[in-house]
Amino acid sequence: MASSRKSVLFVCLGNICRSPIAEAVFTKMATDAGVDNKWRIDSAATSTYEIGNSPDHRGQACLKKHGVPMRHVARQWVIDSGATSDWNTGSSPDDRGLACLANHGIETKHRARQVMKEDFLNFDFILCMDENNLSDLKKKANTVKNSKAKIELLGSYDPEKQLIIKDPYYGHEDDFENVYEQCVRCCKVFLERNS
Ligand SMILES: N#Cc1ccccc1-c1cc(NCCCN2CCCCC2)c2ccccc2n1
Repeated sequence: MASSRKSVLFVCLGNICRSPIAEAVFTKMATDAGVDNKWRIDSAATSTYEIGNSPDHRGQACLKKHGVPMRHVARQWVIDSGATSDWNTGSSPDDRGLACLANHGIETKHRARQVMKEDFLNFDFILCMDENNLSDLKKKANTVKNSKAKIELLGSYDPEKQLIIKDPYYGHEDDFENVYEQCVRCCKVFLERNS
């Protein structure tokens, strides 16, 4: 079924720090603008470092401080699901199921996943954080025929021209705050240009 929605995949190295923040910030902006139903929004990693893990707690704390919801599950319970086959190991839940749950107001948990070849066919935009992400993505895109995704640095939308969104993994609270502020500036311009 052809989707009239636009689609954006935010990408970083591990999909637990920068790209879940960008995904959450853009989702809130699209929701506040009343256009969230016009977008498919997701995030992924270039590496396998953190597949299946929840977003970094420092990023979760940063978003909570700014009142930005994030797709993660409460820590009190360990609730999980699995498959009898390995067909879709590492993939996200099916888009149609996610849409059904969203229609019923049921939030889904974000868990880190790696960028797949299908992503280059399914997403209009793949926005990443630094030069390593960009070169990794372009290498992978070259192995895919008919890749439609526009692969760009999220920072290329920054009115303050901070092109690179640095990896805060070994950083502290203020590094996550800087990632957040950069994502807000860039996602605002990206949404304006694609609304
Ligand atoms: N690599 C690097 C690196 C370089 C500079 C600054 C940050 C990082 C860095 C390191 C991480 N995990 C530690 C190393 C992981 N192991 C590396 C060798 C293979 C087995 C896995 C991260 C995990 C999640 C998100 C971002 C991360 N970023």
